[in-house]
Amino acid sequence: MAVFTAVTLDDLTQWMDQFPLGQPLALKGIASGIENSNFFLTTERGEYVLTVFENLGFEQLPFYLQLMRHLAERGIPVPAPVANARGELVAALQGKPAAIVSKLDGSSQMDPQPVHCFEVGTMLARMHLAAHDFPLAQPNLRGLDWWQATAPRVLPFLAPENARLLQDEIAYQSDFAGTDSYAGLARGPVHADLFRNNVMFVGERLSGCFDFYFAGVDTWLFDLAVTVNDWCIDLETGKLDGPRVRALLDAYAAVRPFTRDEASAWQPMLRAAALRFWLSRLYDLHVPRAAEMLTPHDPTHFERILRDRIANPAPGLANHE
Ligand SMILES: Nc1ncnc2c1ncn2[C@@H]1O[C@H](COP(=O)(O)OP(=O)(O)O)[C@@H](O)[C@H]1O
Ligand SMILES: N[C@@H](CCOP(=O)(O)O)C(=O)O
Repeated sequence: MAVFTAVTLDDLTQWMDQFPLGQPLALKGIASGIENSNFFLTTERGEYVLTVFENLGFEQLPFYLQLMRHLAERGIPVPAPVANARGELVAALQGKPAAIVSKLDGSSQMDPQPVHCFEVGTMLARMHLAAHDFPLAQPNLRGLDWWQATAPRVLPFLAPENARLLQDEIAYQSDFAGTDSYAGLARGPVHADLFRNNVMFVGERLSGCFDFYFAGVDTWLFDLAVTVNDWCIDLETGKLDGPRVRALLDAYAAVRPFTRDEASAWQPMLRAAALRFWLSRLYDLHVPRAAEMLTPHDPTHFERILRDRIANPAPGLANHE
């Protein structure tokens, strides 16, 4: 049960006075999720999700919550944060930062077909365009600087062939990040973790996406590569599935056509997106932090994906301007 901070309906009675949502009527802990305490909250005004943040502090949260508000106001189906009477999106609950956001309909699609990938591609491109004028800036905190700083901390735990793979890939990505083609890539606020478990569907219609707590400013192509590396693969082998890749890329390009720089950066970017999650999973496994509540995911999944992206060219980006 992923509820680390116990909250009862009684605890909320006075606390909710600061929000324009009426009285709380029901509160139910959400079992899934691994980082925060999440609750379905029914109030006199409707259905919401209450999150008590276990790892993120008051100073970090405005970027994520303001971005969600910005996107929601532009019609992107993301949870809309509710402001309190002082206009704040984050309020202290039991000494921890907490937020109330609107509840999305639907459930995750863990066995996606091309039709679902098409929906995800459309939504991702719309989200990139809608976020372009978001005024706050925060870098992707799991970007190249983090990879370079973190690799030495996990290398001692790796078998020699994996240590070599990690070092070689960091060197390759450092060179890639210095190229003109990389410098020419469009960038802006990106989700950076748009995996299957962070998107909701009602039937074949995408009803929303959530979990913006890895969001930051990075290239749009990186976000696309992260998404393709999860939505369009065979989970056993990590290999890309052509029809799903085509569906997601075609849908994205129909909203925002790819540029020539993006077309030439696609293969290295798929490798970058695999490296990012291989490394974070290695780090969570081998260097657990104090008071850690995160259950480590299997790093070998992304090691397989990285090896595959190095060895086999992926379907390319078409429709570039
Ligand atoms: N706005 C929302 N609307 C509907 N369900 C949500 C919403 N936010 C979270 N959830 C549900 O809560 C679960 C846990 O959320 P998640 O953000 O993954 O938690 P964590 O940050 O702890 O990993 C999700 O799998 C989803 O079922
Ligand atoms: N998607 C990442 C981990 C982030 O977990 P989330 O449940 O918060 O999306 C991975 O698979 O390593």
